[in-house]
Amino acid sequence: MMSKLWVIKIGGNIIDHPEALGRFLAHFAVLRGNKILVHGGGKIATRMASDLGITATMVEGRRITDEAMLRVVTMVYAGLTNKQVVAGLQANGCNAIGLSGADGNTIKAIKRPVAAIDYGYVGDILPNSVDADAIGALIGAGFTPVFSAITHDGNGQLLNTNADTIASALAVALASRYQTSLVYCFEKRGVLRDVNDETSAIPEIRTAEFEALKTSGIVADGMIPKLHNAFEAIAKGVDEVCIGHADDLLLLREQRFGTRLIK
Ligand SMILES: Nc1ncnc2c1ncn2[C@@H]1O[C@H](COP(=O)(O)OP(=O)(O)O)[C@@H](O)[C@H]1O
Ligand SMILES: CC(=O)N[C@@H](CCC(=O)OP(=O)(O)O)C(=O)O
Repeated sequence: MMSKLWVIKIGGNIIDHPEALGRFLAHFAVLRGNKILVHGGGKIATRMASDLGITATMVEGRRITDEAMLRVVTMVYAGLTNKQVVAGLQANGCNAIGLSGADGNTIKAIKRPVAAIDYGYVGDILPNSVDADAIGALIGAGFTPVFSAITHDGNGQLLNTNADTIASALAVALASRYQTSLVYCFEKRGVLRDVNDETSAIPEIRTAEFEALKTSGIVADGMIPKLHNAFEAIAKGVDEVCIGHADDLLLLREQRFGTRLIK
């Protein structure tokens, strides 16, 4: 039997709140099974950029990343945020190791081609460019990889890559060797039928129901690309994707965590 792997992504609204983050890391540390944590930190990056006089621009949830912004996101995601998360996990007895996609050549991407919009140094992960052997070796040695939202192109160029997409690509690449669950943790109780009603989480969504949820407007904003990434992972072999509140992480053990997406 394959052993269990949790690929868990923590959202920007949790990363941004030290108390919420502390609670989450304590829960993450006690979750049994092999684990990978993925984080962004978009809100902190936007604030740091503003402090430096750099204006952030987002298009369809993706950050326009010019040279100056690339320096900021690299410092924030792969630097400050990644090391704070790793230290927080160490404090909870979890032997975390912080990585960008450049470290160990674990995730390669290509700079998004300039089309109607020039996203700048934003990277799209190529199929088969996640090194499952290298990541599996770290897990096998007892480390818990913690990935930031930074990748590279193999030619020395760092790239900014959406953290939800990184989590999805990692889960897909590792699904052939572990029984893999992809988990998106954020500040809401799941995919909500009414975004203002925390008791309205939809327990289960099938791939075929996604379009109708978009059309009806139940799923909007950042939830659209998140669900797109989620269903893509399922189409490519990941068993299940769960979406829910960071505080509820340990409910995964009883299958009572937020919303479950299945084929
Ligand atoms: N039906 C829905 N249920 C929950 N959240 C929704 C829904 N529709 C839209 N959203 C919005 O999507 C956001 C999550 O997307 P995003 O901010 O990209 O996630 P993350 O915090 O993981 O980076 C929520 O903060 C919420 O405002
Ligand atoms: C290309 C792109 O948009 N990258 C994201 C990476 C960070 C991220 O995904 O952070 P959250 O999970 O906190 O949103 C960004 O810079 O905002």
